[in-house]
Amino acid sequence: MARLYCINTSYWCVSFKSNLFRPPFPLPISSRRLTLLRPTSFFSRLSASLAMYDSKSGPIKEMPLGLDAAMEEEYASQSKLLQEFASISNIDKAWIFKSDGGIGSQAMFSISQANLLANKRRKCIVSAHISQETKGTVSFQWAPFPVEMTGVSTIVPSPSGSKLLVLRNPENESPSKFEIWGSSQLEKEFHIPQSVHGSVYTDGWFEGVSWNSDETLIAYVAEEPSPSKPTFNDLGYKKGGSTDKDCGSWKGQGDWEEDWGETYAGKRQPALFVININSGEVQAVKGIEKSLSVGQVVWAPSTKGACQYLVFVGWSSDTRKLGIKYCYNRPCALYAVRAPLFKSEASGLELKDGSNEDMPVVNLTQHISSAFFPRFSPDGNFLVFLSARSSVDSGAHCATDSLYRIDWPTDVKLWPSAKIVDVIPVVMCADDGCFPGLYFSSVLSNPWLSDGCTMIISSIWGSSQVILSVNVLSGEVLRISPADSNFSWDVLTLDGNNIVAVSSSPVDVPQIKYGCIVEKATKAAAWSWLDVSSSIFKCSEKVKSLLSSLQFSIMKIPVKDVSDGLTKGAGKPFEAIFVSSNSKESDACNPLIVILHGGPHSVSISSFSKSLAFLSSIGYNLLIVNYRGSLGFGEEALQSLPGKVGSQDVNDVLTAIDHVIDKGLASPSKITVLGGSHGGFLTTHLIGQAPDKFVAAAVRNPVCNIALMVGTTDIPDWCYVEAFGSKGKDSFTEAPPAEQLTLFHSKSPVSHLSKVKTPTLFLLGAQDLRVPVSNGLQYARALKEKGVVVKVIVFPNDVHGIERPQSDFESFLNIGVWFRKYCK
Ligand SMILES: CC(=O)N[C@@H](C)C(=O)N[C@@H](C)C(=O)O
Repeated sequence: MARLYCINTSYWCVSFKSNLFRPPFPLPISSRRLTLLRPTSFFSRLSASLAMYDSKSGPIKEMPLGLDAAMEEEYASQSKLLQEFASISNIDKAWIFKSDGGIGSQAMFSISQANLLANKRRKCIVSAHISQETKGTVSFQWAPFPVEMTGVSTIVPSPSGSKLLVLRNPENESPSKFEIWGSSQLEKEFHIPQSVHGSVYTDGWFEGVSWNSDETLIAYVAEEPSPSKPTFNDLGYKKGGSTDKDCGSWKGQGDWEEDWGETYAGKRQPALFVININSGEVQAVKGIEKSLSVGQVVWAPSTKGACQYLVFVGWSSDTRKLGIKYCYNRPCALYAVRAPLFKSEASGLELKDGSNEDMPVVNLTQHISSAFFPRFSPDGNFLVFLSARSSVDSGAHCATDSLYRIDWPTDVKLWPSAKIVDVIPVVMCADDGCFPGLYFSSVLSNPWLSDGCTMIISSIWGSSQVILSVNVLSGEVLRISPADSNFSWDVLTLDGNNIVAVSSSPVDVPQIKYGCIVEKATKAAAWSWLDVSSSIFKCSEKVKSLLSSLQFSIMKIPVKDVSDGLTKGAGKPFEAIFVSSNSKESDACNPLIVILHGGPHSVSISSFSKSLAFLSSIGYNLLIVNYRGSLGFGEEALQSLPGKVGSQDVNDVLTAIDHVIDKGLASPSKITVLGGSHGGFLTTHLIGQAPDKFVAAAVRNPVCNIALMVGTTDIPDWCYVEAFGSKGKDSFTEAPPAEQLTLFHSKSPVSHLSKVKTPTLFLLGAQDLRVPVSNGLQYARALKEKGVVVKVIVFPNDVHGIERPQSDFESFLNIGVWFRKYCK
């Protein structure tokens, strides 16, 4: 049984009688009462109030949602079901700690769940003891409850697992808080004021929080303090400014500075800092040029008695900072720099490696246009990193990755000339069923098996995510998640040589898996994957029963009109995921929703998505098309799209639709289409180019007019590359001439607007910097002007993703109701 006890006035901890359930750290919780993880009741109240309108007021004069009574019923009933899907938790991260007694290990999972009422995600930690009693079995003994972690931005265990950093970023002008937890208590707490640095980056890209090997220092990335702003008072300009807030003066704005665009509003300069966790002293890392934004810092292997070094990624921005979210085509390199010396270590430290205060920052990868995710091997003998050079060199915002190794010289002077070895090159065109190349967007902080040279990573392979083992010495890549599974797999953490992973499909909620090597007679080890029972992804009986009546498959769709100019990879079939009902009640097909991802160099994978599962559960089949240009199919197929957007991708989608119609899986009169961003570009192109094909459409922040987007987006270079192809990279200018604007217009959905008749729902985020709201609004207003039925919902505080819980909920509820209205 869990019991509460108080450690000090501000922290409560959960203690557990049984050591098996004891999390490796006491967990700071946010309030004095434990919050029960019960689904919010907001939407059941909404449904009740809608029903009251119906029964009591008779003919409703002013319908609250612009719906008739029947649609309002629909709205109420769909909202109840969507709420059940929305309450399913996600696992965001996991960590393993070796048990004190040495038997088995302890796991900590960071999970999150939408809190619709608060419009935030509720973050919790849940712990488990893992034991493998006999070979081929594993048992996870879960702590009885998750513990809420409100206000925590990230947690990072130390390498030995004996300390835990809990970091809380400020919500306003207050300091960042660093808490260092031991196994039974809070050991240290430091408040770092904004005059030292702004929030610590925990964004998954610039983010880097790294403990040194003796666990005394933590290197991290935080926003450099804002430049001072002019102060004015009654007498005019106040010389020397002031930090005091007094009512007789006010702050001006000062010079505007570029930020990193979409989701990075106000983030101008990620910089490197080190905190000494004994003294709480923080030092900025010196010597890094102002034009470099930095991230992903790790400690280089250290030698006793010598200085310590940091390796980090630097993105330079001499001119404009172009948006970086979803854009791997921003040039970047790995750099090494000497870590700051703190008083306690400086004495007795011999600078025998020749380093001194002025040691320059060394660029380790100057001959490659992109290098990121640096990871040292456990013995410190080599440094492995990923590169998106194909993306940087071609201008496509995302493309096939490559992996490299640097055999790490112990002598600092040899670093600038250290040789870079190719480990996994870009795959141009893969043979059927063979490795299509690397596509990954994150890597574990410790991805190594005990041989010290095999990394475990997740990567896209066709329409699935798979787990790969990569031997960085031999370059051997093995797909180790089951090859006969169409499910998607993601590695969460390693438990020694075993893997804790999660696997799901469009019709199966995620399931935790435990992977163990089963030695085989052959050289390549085979993996067995054990089911781990857990209630993390618990869903209602209703949801379970609806999901059990669904099935999915991954279809290969042959390319139509393979012309001579196409590369081999671009002529190969692309894929679509088809989700349908398996009940055989009638021969008639369910209505179809064609689902189109954005990017365009992104992919829809065969994993569980609450919103899509909701749409299939209300009676729609889904055709999720990975048109050519998607990730996971080799570089030639991907690079076939830039320059042909609005035609090749549109035709691929039409081919996929014909494919399911020809197979008798879709009825031509019951087809709808849904897409966001570039997927919204395709959706609006489709309703213009094939006006008789779709009975309803829904778009989220769609690109409708590239000629308008180019002057307003954070990624104008995207407009050039996708409209003109690779050559567009060199013609990019901030001041497009008229003939370029004409071409942008001709490639855009707006040029087919006069043919559109499909009722279309627009979901728009007013804070979107990627495809500003003006794009969707202009197109919606133009449709309305010519009498096409449109509905527009603008979310005032949402960015491109429209992911805030209430906005995501309202979006998919309206999509469900819109499609039900026009396509039963
Ligand atoms: C690179 C990029 O952001 N392109 C947009 C037009 C887009 O389609 N974005 C994708 C990633 C999305 O799904 O939002």
